[in-house]
Amino acid sequence: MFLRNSKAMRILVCGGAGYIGSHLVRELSTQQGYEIIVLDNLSKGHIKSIPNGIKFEKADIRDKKALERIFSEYKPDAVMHFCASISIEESVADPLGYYENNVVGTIYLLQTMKKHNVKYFIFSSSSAIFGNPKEVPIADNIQPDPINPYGDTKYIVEKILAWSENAYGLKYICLRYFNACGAHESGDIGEDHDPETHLIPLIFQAALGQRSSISIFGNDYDTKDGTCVRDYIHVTDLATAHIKALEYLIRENKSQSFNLGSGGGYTVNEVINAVVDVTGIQFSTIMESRRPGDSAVLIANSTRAEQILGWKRKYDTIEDIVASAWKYHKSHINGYNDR
Ligand SMILES: O=c1ccn([C@@H]2O[C@H](COP(=O)(O)OP(=O)(O)O[C@H]3O[C@H](CO)[C@H](O)[C@H](O)[C@H]3O)[C@@H](O)[C@H]2O)c(=O)[nH]1
Repeated sequence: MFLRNSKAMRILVCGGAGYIGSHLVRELSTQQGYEIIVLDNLSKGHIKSIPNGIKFEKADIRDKKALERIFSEYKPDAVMHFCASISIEESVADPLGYYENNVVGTIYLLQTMKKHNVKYFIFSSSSAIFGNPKEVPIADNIQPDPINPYGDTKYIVEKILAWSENAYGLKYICLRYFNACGAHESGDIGEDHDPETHLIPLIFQAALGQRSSISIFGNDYDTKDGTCVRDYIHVTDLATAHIKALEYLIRENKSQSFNLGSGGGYTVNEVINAVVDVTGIQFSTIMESRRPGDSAVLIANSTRAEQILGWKRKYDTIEDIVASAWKYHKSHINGYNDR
């Protein structure tokens, strides 16, 4: 709990109506000492994911005038920045759009923070900055080497943050998410992208008969069954990491970057099997060629986040994660259109 001059800390959550942002908003709204303002352009986010009583501003971070107005009105103490275009495949097809939204938009946000003397920034970075790492699990200090424009946009912002600390005294934490998944324990907020490109929601669509099958993108990788390995980390665990990161930043005033995962990996086939086990539903799979821009294996070493932030995961197995996601999907067959 943080009180400044007996007032709650004001946190501007950019992208707070998106998948990960909305889970952060839900967790933060249960804590005392914070006032939350959500900024989202609703291009991908869902207004229905925002709890009642939370201030909401529909705005785009590329709109400098809107940023100026919002910072003047709310005078935030810290910014959490979840806004981004997030599809690796789309980023390969449209790099300019990705650099504009993810890099230029973030520069405008940082410029507005600087003008209004807002010092604390928590950034949604990604395992995609590591490309094809030489060794896994990936420690925080491994040199980034992205292999697609999406990952590159995240790495560029990490470098901009380091130079901004040097020049302006910005204090930041980069949280490199591995594969976010799962849903809030209540089952009333969850993962709903349009179009959906993420593995677990797509498998549920196959299980629910909304698509005829699930495609497996490549079985010729150097992994135990030839399909890609990812580190699946529950979205609520990611949310709590943000709160720990903010507490740390204010307490220690020290910029840091952390990899956030579970320390273990699952192949695409293993995730599909977990969905079959949890739902009890059989469905078809189709073997396809590799998807452009995919890394073979991405697994985090999150030890520093645990030790330095005091971060603890609640969800450890793919079955528990899939079960929490299933609770949302089976009650929201059409995602947020169902409520
Ligand atoms: O229909 C599908 C969809 C995905 N996959 C495979 O499943 C794995 C996971 O794919 P996702 O699209 O769910 O996730 P990514 O690992 O590609 O991307 C995730 O992690 C990235 C970092 O690596 C970014 O942060 C991104 O936003 C986030 O979704 C990949 O091996 C992918 O090839 C399939 O086989 N079939």
